[in-house]
Amino acid sequence: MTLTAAVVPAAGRGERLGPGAPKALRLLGGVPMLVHAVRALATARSVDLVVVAAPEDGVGDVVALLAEHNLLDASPGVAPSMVVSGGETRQDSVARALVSLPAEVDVVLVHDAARPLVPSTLIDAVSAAVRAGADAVVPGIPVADTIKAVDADGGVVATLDRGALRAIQTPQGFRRTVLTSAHAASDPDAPATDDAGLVEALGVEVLVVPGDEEAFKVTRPIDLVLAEAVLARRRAAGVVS
Ligand SMILES: Nc1ccn([C@@H]2O[C@H](COP(=O)(O)OP(=O)(O)OP(=O)(O)O)[C@@H](O)[C@H]2O)c(=O)n1
Ligand SMILES: C[C@](O)(CO)[C@H](O)COP(=O)(O)O
Repeated sequence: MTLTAAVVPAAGRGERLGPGAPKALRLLGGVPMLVHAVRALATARSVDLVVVAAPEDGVGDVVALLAEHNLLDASPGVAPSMVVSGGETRQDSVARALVSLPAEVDVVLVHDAARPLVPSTLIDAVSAAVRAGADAVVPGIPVADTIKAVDADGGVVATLDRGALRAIQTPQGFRRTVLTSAHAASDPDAPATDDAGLVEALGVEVLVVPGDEEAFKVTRPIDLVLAEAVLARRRAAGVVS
């Protein structure tokens, strides 16, 4: 038997969002962002298990939260969840979740709790691309703005060809052995901002598949305003979230 696990790094503070609870626990439509993200993963057809990396002092609270929302134990159409303690960096949080995975897991998705509105179609598309043979798969969307490289003084060094650029989202999908090797080879003092970056450092090819605008990351206060609007539109359309 082979399984697909979704790892959810959720141990960040959310400094850029401003003061308050850890970002994953802040409310979106009255429900913590983490609950939205875990529900999307746990109800996706391709996911068999969800592992959340919670804030170190909040593991018990996250277990209780997932139980309250019927996301801890397996039920029809809902994969079970586990909670582990996260670390100092996102990379560390993912690494801690990886070591807790059961032996049967051969495909791993890594998905930010901070991307609560990820559509299930995107989750299943990334899983399918790994199952089809890719070692590493990331969703990406075209860049809307003109992108310039600047020097330390703010002077423009170059205007980049945005046609060749993609803004990379999660879930990112990997063959388990590839992701584990990439984390083992990584430098903890120079953490990567995404898991694919670690895989690229190994020289392994990473495939980009079309992302989804609704999989955006809640990073700054304006993102929360947008997330509330998207969620309200979904609820008005009768889409449960
Ligand atoms: N030590 C950390 C840091 C981040 N994350 C998670 O990684 C995801 C993406 O990180 P980001 O959006 O940058 O979250 P924060 O680190 O919380 O944000 P900030 O940099 O604004 O503090 C989030 O789901 C966050 O909870 C984590 O699990 N462990
Ligand atoms: C993993 C990620 O969401 C892909 O875009 C992103 O790199 C996380 O970066 P952050 O600086 O931790 O928000």
